[in-house]
Amino acid sequence: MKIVLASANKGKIAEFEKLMPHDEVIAFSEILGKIEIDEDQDTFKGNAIKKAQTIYDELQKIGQKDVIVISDDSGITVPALNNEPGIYSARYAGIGSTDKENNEKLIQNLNAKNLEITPAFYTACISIVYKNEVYTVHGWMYGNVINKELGDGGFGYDPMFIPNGFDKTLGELGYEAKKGFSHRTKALNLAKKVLDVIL
Ligand SMILES: O=P(O)(O)OP(=O)(O)OP(=O)(O)OC[C@H]1O[C@@H](n2cnc3c(O)ncnc32)[C@H](O)[C@@H]1O
Ligand SMILES: [Mg+2]
Repeated sequence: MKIVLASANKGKIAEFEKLMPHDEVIAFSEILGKIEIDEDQDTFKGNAIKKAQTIYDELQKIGQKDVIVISDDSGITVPALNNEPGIYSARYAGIGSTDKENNEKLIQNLNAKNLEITPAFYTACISIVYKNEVYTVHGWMYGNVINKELGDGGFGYDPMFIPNGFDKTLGELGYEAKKGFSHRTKALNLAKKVLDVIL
């Protein structure tokens, strides 16, 4: 089954490819080139739907009618920092900032509150658009963030995140461990159930 991913994040795309080994997963940019989508909604769900619907509509315009589009809007929430960065995770250090810059900003804000370690969780909302119908599912991963980066596995905030039940960051644990229990894995398992019903 051919699935178009409405994401430009290389880390996410790599995870989706590993989580869906039996499907043909293509990043939208391979078909449509560069498209900037303004993620101006106030929830993960709103932004996930906007991304999937935008790419679906663009594919309809070029005659690719029978496609499944999947998007992922995700981020990390730190209750001790008033739930920052949350839906602003990708632009925590400003629009266009790199993972490194976002991590530095999170470290600064943890240090400003003398927090070496504090609870945090990741959210992923996956939206599916197929035959002009929209579906959404969510997954979460709970743990703690620390005020430094350890390991270079994963992407984004992974070097700062210690999942519950472990004493190492996702950066140190690597993808094989993360795959077992991540917010994206959980959301995608639900998304697969939706696909089983609608296809
Ligand atoms: O919108 P797309 O094109 O999918 O790519 P993006 O990187 O902008 O994605 P989001 O808008 O969903 O923002 C998600 C942010 O949260 C971070 N993030 C999400 N899932 C993560 C994960 O599994 N591990 C580490 N960081 C993650 C990621 O690095 C981004 O900074
Ligand atoms: Mg984004």
